[in-house]
Amino acid sequence: MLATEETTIVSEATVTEKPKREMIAIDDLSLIFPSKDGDVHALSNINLSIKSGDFVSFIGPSGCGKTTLLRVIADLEKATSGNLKVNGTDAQDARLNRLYGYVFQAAALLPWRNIQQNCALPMEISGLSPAQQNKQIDKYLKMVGLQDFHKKFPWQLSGGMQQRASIARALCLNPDLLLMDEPFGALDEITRDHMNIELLRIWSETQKTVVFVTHSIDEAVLLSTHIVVMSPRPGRIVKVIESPLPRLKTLALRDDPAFHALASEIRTALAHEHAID
Ligand SMILES: Nc1ncnc2c1ncn2[C@@H]1O[C@H](COP(=O)(O)OP(=O)(O)OP(=O)(O)O)[C@@H](O)[C@H]1O
Repeated sequence: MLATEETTIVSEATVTEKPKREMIAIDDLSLIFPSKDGDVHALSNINLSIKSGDFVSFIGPSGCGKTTLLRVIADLEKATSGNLKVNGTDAQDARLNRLYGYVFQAAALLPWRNIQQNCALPMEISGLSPAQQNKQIDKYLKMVGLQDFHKKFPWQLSGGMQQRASIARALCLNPDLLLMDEPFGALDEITRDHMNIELLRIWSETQKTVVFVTHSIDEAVLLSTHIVVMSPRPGRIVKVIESPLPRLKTLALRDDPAFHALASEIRTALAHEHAID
């Protein structure tokens, strides 16, 4: 069962923020996918700075390069030009040093492994001892509310529970950075609401940096400290909006005029770019 909003919200007063450093620095980055039908300019002249502890959402229409930008940060795609630093090192070093955890749109759990074994996989690859693995698994399955599901297989869990297991798996190596590509896109609206609140709680407890891809304006407003609005052909950043809302938000905030004002600002930025198109 999902925890209620009341039980999951952490008071802002209980959180002592760490000093900020530059977690991601992107300088004039472009990426062209060559294809036999002509080059695809997926990203064009991207400049972006993301500070540690921030929750940054990429929003934009389908095909604007949100996933590609996330994959470049993760060193799963190579930029054609420009510079990128992740926590002061290049993206390849950040990947090899397992600086980030990556959560995909689908939970991507291995069906022949139970939840404990799925969470263990990245730690097995990293060479952690079974005792260290179990300690981390217990900690993070508890954090996502799956403490009683170690021995269950993915097909025995709901879609939301599977996605929580994949978040636990990404957290097990305790990365400073969480890269999330539309992790709740396939969930129904009620489950998605709960997952958003759960994610805010985890983010607040762990003080990680989160980079989050979404199509949903409401989700971006509910979660983010900063919203990066992107436009397609070629994919570029049209606006970075710093949220005036508190870091920790409740679902009730969606009725607040400030929430609507921010959603409207994002909508206008998106519509403006479409008008130009
Ligand atoms: N491996 C690839 N080879 C060629 N083109 C690609 C490749 N990956 C992505 N593209 C193209 O790059 C552009 C950006 O794609 P990307 O998946 O990053 O967009 P997106 O904003 O995440 O879209 P969506 O919201 O639909 O997931 C699109 O035109 C896409 O077709």
